[in-house]
Amino acid sequence: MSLERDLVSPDAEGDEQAVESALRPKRLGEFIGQGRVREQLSLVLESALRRSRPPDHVLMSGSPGLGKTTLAMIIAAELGMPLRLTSGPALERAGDLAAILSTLSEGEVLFIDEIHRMARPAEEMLYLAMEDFRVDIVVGKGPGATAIPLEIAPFTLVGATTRAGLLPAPLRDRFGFVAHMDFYDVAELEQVLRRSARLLGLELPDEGAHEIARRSRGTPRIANRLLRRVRDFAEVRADGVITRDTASAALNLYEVDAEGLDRLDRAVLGALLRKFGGGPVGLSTLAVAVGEEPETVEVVAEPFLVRQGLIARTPRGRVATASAWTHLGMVPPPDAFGAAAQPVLFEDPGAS
Ligand SMILES: Nc1ncnc2c1ncn2[C@@H]1O[C@H](COP(=O)(O)OP(=O)(O)OP(=O)(O)O)[C@@H](O)[C@H]1O
Repeated sequence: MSLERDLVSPDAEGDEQAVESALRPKRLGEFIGQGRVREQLSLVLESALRRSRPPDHVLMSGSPGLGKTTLAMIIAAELGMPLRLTSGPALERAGDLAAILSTLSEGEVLFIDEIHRMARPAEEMLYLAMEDFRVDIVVGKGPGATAIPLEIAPFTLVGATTRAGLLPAPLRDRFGFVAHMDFYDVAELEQVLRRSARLLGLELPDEGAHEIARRSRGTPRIANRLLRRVRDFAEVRADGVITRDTASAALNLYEVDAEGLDRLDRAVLGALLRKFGGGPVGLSTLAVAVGEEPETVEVVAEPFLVRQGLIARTPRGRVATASAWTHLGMVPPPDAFGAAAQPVLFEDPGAS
């Protein structure tokens, strides 16, 4: 993986996880942005607390790095309950899940990250656990196999997914509350950056915060990461103050462009324009053209490019918009997607 990809990849790896946990907001009141989700969630939690019952199960969907794990931790903290963390890929067999469920204490919050990647038998066990707080332990094999029901303590499941569309309907329907996390706007990311700078003991003037925020792909994890790289640059190449010019020079060095597009984003756009004339082209063909897995293109690059209005998903495949051509310094063809939305000048027949 290239340095540039690491820098703007929405996934956290290695040492970064330690820094991240230091920067995580701990309570709902500290959580920045996602106003609607915060308000809905605070109602769900408050009413559960009043009834002294565990709240409904919560599903959070959204791109990586938008704060799903942080919110799961906040839910447990607001309820004053312990949190157990696991992930879909770790639940390969039903037994893996049964081992966790059977040791939950009453009211505990169970967080399953990447819940769409859970194996089928574990998923089926989860249906019953979510609905009836019970699991069936199957003993024996073939016609003689028997299911022994095992009561489990009432708990709250918090599931997170980057691909809500992949969740089977029976699982999705068992969540009482679904939170859709959206990309953050620049003002919200500035707040995230100011908070992180305070916690890291950095001086961050507003102009520097703005420059980093607008290049952070709408993602707090990336904002925090860019802040640390800009800090390095400011300390080594400047006088330590993160001015707009320092931030901009640092981010140019790391090949994060003015709109926050990184090397993968530009590779996807470049392939779409140069190899496929702007599309439409299927996801897997596009992924092969940039040498990435289709899932990486779909989960990491595409949501942001769609949000920026640079590509569109159509039933026939991915299509570049007129803005994509302009972004890469090329002239959009007259029939480019979205070009019709631009004002078109007609000769006025009644003129003269
Ligand atoms: N609303 C927020 N306010 C302040 N900081 C935030 C917020 N959301 C996320 N962050 C910061 O971004 C980092 C990444 O958040 P988090 O790990 O919760 O994302 P995630 O959506 O769970 O990502 P993944 O799906 O990759 O696990 C956190 O360390 C936290 O510091």
